[in-house]
Amino acid sequence: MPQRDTQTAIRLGGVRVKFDKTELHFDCAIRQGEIVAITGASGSGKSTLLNIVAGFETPDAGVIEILGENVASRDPADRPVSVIFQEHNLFSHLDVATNIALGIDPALRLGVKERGKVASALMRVGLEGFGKRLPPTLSGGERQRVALARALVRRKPVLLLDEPFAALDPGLRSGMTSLLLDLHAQEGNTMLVVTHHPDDVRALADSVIFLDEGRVLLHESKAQFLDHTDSPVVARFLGK
Ligand SMILES: Nc1ncnc2c1ncn2[C@@H]1O[C@H](COP(=O)(O)OP(=O)(O)OP(=O)(O)O)[C@@H](O)[C@H]1O
Repeated sequence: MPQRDTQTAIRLGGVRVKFDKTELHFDCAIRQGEIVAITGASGSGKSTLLNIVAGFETPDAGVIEILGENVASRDPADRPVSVIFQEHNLFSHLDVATNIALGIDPALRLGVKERGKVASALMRVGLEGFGKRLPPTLSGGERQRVALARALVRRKPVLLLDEPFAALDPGLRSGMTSLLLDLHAQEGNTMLVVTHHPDDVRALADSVIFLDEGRVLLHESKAQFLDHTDSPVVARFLGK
């Protein structure tokens, strides 16, 4: 029997997605516990890669393994991942506590223990006392913190974030970055962060997957990536 690779959190092997006008190919292996920035120009395939891991996009070919298990036939809800998008993460007619509780049980059968988990998640993201508020009454940064709290109570080993800071102003971006780094230090989970901002790469990432025209052009440490001089497309991205 082949050995199970305990160091690899996510492996995409020969993954191919064909759209009308373009075809994307992904091959990569992401180590457990890393924060990986998925970056590249607009249209390079960042969101598609994330959606394949999350299960929102079904590839035409290839293997998708999460923690050593082939998840290709699993629905998004059954994969060991949580997802945070740029916006629209919350149900606006449900209060903050209920939005978070949906991460524990979609049927909202909540006992004392579950309510305690919601309260503790709110505290961890700095939103103690916000449980009864409705999402439309919150700032963009507060809404993202609620989305993060819901991801926390799900306790999945992989957290996928698609442009999580895009709707936030610079002050809120840096607050959210610190929060993510704190939570990562506590949880040690694997995080994939889609971003087209070099500053997010600098602030957050351990390693970088740089996509170009639907393929993985580079997968290397942050230090190597930021030092890159021999690739015009990377130099352009970094503003060099
Ligand atoms: N559902 C779809 N149908 C057809 N083409 C698609 C679909 N989804 C993505 N594409 C195409 O696949 C390519 C990659 O798109 P994707 O959204 O993954 O890029 P991206 O790097 O996330 O871009 P951006 O930074 O602009 O969000 C683009 O050419 C896009 O037009």
